[in-house]
Amino acid sequence: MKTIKLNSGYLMPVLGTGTNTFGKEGNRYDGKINMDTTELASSIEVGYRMIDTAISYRNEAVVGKAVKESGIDRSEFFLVSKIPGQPAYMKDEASIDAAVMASLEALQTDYIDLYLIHHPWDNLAEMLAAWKVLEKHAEAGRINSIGVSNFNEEQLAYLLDKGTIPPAVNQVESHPGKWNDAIIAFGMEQGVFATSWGPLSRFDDSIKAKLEPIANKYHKTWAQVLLQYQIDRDVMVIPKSHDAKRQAQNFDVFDFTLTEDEKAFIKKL
Ligand SMILES: NC(=O)C1=CN([C@@H]2O[C@H](COP(=O)(O)OP(=O)(O)OC[C@H]3O[C@@H](n4cnc5c(N)ncnc54)[C@H](OP(=O)(O)O)[C@@H]3O)[C@@H](O)[C@H]2O)C=CC1
Ligand SMILES: O=C(O)C(=O)[C@@H](O)[C@H](O)C(=O)CO
Repeated sequence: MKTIKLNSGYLMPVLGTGTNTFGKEGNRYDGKINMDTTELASSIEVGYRMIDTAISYRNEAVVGKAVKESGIDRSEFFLVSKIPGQPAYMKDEASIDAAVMASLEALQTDYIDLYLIHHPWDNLAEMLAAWKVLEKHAEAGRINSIGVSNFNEEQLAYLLDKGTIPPAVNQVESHPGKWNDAIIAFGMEQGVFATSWGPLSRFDDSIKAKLEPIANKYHKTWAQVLLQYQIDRDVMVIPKSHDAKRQAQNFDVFDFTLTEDEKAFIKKL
């Protein structure tokens, strides 16, 4: 698996699995948690080791259970979770401490590989205060790398300027309907790598047909072409599928490379 060296010094796999609907009734984001680890077990079986969860997905415990049930050593996994950028979680140091400890417990681990602030909020000074609490947990070894999600340039620049530990990752929406290239490039210039969320959805279906000629050339699918495109430009990806075959397909993206013309075509989609 290709890895990216984060500014924290840790290596992060470029490809992981999303989980926002896993372990829930009806495979729904708002479904009741059922602790079903089927989708995670098949992902781990395929080879995924980076797993993206969040407090707001309510399924950190499902991830922790699946990792434990796999019998694979914890050190082989790269677990990503997120604290909501909301006052209930971020109102003071004690709330943030409690959230970190609850994530550790749910994930059945004594460290989290990457912990993100899920969404920015308007008051940058308050956000910095929250960031400093995450820095404390990183310094204490409970979190290897700390990062952000859905941050714009101003918000990212503020933390880079005022924080002691720079954000290691900015997880942002990125797919042919919305590449978010400017914030991705800005982060990379500052040593902050991006993860693409929603890499296979949230864009117009007509784009898939436009990718077919490239996909056919490599005996791949439109989804595999999009994942390879992001990985090639060092953008990490966390596709999510409930289907074991599609999980395997999304993992099988390292045996072809796109030409410069093909990459230019995809960029313009
Ligand atoms: N930081 C943030 O604010 C956000 C983070 N995220 C994270 O990013 C992850 C990925 O985003 P997500 O919204 O789940 O969407 P994805 O872009 O991963 O797409 C998921 C959808 O695509 C389908 N799909 C998956 N693989 C294939 C394939 N090979 N061919 C055809 N269809 C496929 C899935 O259906 P099926 O299951 O039937 O295969 C599902 O409907 C989330 O799970 C979550 O972890 C998501 C949103 C916001
Ligand atoms: O915010 C996230 O991380 C999510 O996964 C959600 O945005 C989810 O994708 C959603 O659409 C909830 O309605």
